[in-house]
Amino acid sequence: MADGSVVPIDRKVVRKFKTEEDVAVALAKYIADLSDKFIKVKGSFTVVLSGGTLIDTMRKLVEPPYLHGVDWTKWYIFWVDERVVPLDSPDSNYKLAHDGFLSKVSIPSHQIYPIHYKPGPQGPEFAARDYEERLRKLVEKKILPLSPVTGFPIFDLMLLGMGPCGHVASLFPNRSQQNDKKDWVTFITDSPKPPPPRITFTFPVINTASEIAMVVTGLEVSLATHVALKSKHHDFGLQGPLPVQKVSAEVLLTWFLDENAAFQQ
Ligand SMILES: O=C1O[C@H](COP(=O)(O)O)[C@@H](O)[C@H](O)[C@H]1O
Repeated sequence: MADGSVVPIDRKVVRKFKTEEDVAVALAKYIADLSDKFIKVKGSFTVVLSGGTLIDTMRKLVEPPYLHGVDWTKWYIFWVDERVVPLDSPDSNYKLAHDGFLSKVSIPSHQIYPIHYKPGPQGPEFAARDYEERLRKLVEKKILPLSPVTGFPIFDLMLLGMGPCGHVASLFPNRSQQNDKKDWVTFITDSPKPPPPRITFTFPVINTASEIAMVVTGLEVSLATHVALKSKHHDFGLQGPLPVQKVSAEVLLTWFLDENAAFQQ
């Protein structure tokens, strides 16, 4: 199946498309529809971005009809992870999103919440604590609600990518951050993917999101995709269980795959 048809499996749907371009078209409509829905229901739309290939796959959202059809003034933007680099570094997830998305739409700047890192003795732990405190203040201001079920903040939509090792955000196989059940935001100093120091949301926060899109394209992620979607018990040589296998959403997790990523399905 390569037409984006939906295969529902218990709060998870897998949408397969022929090409990456088809994924980009469907992703833009999915995001715009959720924006309309959440703004109608609660007056705002809180969106968490990743780095990597996601921002390019979001490219259709900054084209007609969405460019002028989406109510950008009601959007609030957050990051699921950030590399510990200056915000203007080519490695920065903020810069990636700024250049490819945020600079093209009219989201008020005070509604954009990058993860701040200032070089110096305080290090990534300080940046993680700082982001968590800023999120807690947004809970106090009622911009973010707290889940009565999990006690973690609820974001409307989280847009995730996945690396070939099955990592999501900066939660990697064989790293303890993927088991953190207490913090909202944590840090890693030995990420296997460079740069090594990073800040990241923890799984309890990711999994409290209402909607999650797992946007996965390209042949190099096909094995991890196969492990995540077909097998609970086998890791086929990857170091399992993979972080991506721990992702779930409160309402719905939607996988967007192109034919290459879905190759081993
Ligand atoms: O390092 C990262 O990798 C993941 C996956 O990136 P992709 O290029 O394979 O799509 C990304 O989601 C994360 O935000 C980023 O920091």
